[in-house]
Amino acid sequence: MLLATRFAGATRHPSPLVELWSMPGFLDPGECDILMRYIDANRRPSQIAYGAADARTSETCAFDPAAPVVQLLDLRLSLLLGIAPTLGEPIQGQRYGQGQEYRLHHDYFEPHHPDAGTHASRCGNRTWTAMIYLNEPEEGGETHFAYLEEAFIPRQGTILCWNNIGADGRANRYTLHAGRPVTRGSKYIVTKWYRERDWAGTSPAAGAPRPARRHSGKRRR
Ligand SMILES: O=C(O)CCC(=O)C(=O)O
Ligand SMILES: [Fe+2]
Repeated sequence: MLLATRFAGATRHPSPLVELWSMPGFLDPGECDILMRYIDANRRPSQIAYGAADARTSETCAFDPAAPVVQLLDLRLSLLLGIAPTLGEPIQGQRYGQGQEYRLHHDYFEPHHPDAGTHASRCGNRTWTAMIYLNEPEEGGETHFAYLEEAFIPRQGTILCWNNIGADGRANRYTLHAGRPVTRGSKYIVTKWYRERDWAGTSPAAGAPRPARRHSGKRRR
């Protein structure tokens, strides 16, 4: 049943290089406002898993996984993507102020990077990314996929989902993308990354360390 409704209402990008789906109106403006207020109350400078420290200059907010609005969002994302919530890293919010950006990067951990073991050994690599635009900057802030020659303009409530793993089961380098600099205004997004195995730990990109847990079918918070 989940599979029958997977990506219902979403549009697949025509490029065969990356499995990428988009859907306007995934969140309504009221829901976006609640999440933006939450981000504003909790944001701090972003960290990234590895790479140049200035690759991402936005601010990050780790959402409380126990908050009802966050749990509901988690379930809605799982239903859209057809992925069990247990595979997801905690939802994050980001705010880019004027001039801030996230330079070209992959969301997966590079297989040959010396840190790949640390980030991927327990929960596996990142598989899907789900990203929702909560507002519309006055200028800039597009999500640019270099190999797809596609730059998505932030539209409030629109979700983008892409598979970081290719049809061959390996990290797909064609997912290379950037959050272009916001040149006027600010940009708020929500990001969710899924793993190959149940999420059970910490991610530097996710901020707050989380205790390991055994798979029990129940979320321990
Ligand atoms: O801000 C964007 O448009 C892209 C964000 C992104 O790539 C990420 O959070 O991994
Ligand atoms: Fe990314």
